Amino acid sequence: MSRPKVFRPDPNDTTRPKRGLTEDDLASRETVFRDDLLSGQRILITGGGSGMGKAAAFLAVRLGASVAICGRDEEKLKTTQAAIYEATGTEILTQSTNIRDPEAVEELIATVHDRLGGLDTLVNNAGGQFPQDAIDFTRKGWLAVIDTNLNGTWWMMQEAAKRWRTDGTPGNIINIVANVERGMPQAAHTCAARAGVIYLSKTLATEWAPLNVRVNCIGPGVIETEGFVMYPEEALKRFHQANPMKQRGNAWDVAEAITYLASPAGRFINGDLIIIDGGQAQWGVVWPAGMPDYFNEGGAA
Ligand SMILES: CCCCCCC/C=C/C(=O)SCCNC(=O)CCNC(=O)[C@H](O)C(C)(C)COP(=O)(O)OP(=O)(O)OC[C@H]1O[C@@H](n2cnc3c(N)ncnc32)[C@H](O)[C@@H]1OP(=O)(O)O
Ligand SMILES: NC(=O)C1=CN([C@@H]2O[C@H](COP(=O)(O)OP(=O)(O)OC[C@H]3O[C@@H](n4cnc5c(N)ncnc54)[C@H](OP(=O)(O)O)[C@@H]3O)[C@@H](O)[C@H]2O)C=CC1
Repeated sequence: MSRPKVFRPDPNDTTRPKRGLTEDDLASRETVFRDDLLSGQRILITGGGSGMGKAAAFLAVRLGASVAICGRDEEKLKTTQAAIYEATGTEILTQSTNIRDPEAVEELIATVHDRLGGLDTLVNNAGGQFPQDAIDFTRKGWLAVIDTNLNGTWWMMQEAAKRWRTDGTPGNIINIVANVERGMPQAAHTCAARAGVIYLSKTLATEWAPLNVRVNCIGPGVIETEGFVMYPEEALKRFHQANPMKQRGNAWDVAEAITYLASPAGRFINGDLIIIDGGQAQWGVVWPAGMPDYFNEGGAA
């Protein structure tokens, strides 16, 4: 089987289906949680303009939280802000921020404290990667993925925690990572970065417990979102076969887990990793850029 060395999605390709939950879904989908569960909470969600971050923002607002979102693309943030306002009558805070830039992160945390009066929960969801055999990674590509997923997440965690320490207030960090326990061929850069975040989180769960700051991770498996555009259609046809349920998850599955950890139900959960993958960890691999013949020969999944 010949596999292209690089898959670069064409942003102007209108032939590909639009994936992920619609704004109508996010506004009306049933939730197991009570209406005022997050009332009074101030929640910052990075990458909240799309996918799981957007779903988490919708749900948090529906449950009474004050929400701020960031991402690089201002237009995406404004569209989400308008959709949430239309659905709920609540205005969320948006600030265009590249999490790779520690000074921009400092400004973001300051704005959230000024405008929302503080911060209770930080959801580090911004991130991503491209599918490629590791041997072909360019230096710039490797650095882009590490800088976004590991360094960017760290700048956010450290800045939030510094404010919590100064103010003497409790904090809660939820890091969205990936399901990396067995590695993930063609996503070695993200596996390295996400493993870093998982063990950073486990360490800080102890180091920051005296500050009354909890730190946990959520590891999604294959969750159908707008982000699927990063992968070739051929790969997307196989993704769901990597778990024994043979399904894709959706952004609501992750949004509800985030809500659980943000709510009082998560009070005693610290330093943990919650995997939401339909059992993929015990089952298969996704090969997002295409499986090499070597592995196909034995009829592997
Ligand atoms: C878990 C992984 C695989 C299993 C799939 C399971 C299901 C899906 C999981 C998901 O995570 S879906 C969510 C996906 N969403 C995203 O990934 C969105 C965010 N991603 C990005 O913005 C980029 O991918 C990025 C590289 C993380 C961000 O970097 P930056 O904005 O700096 O990107 P660029 O300037 O475009 O690129 C920098 C550099 O990186 C290399 N590169 C970028 N894209 C590709 C590609 N498609 N293939 C190969 N290499 C790529 C390249 O060296 C770029 O430099 P230039 O060549 O452009 O100079
Ligand atoms: N969908 C899946 O199956 C899986 C997803 N994940 C991870 O879950 C998270 C959410 O993904 P998902 O919702 O699917 O995909 P999306 O692509 O929709 O979400 C990624 C978000 O991150 C933001 N982002 C990316 N880079 C930066 C940056 N440097 N600074 C600030 N914001 C940034 C993007 O906004 P903008 O472009 O405006 O910057 C975007 O809103 C990501 O970390 C993803 O890698 C992990 C495992 C599986």
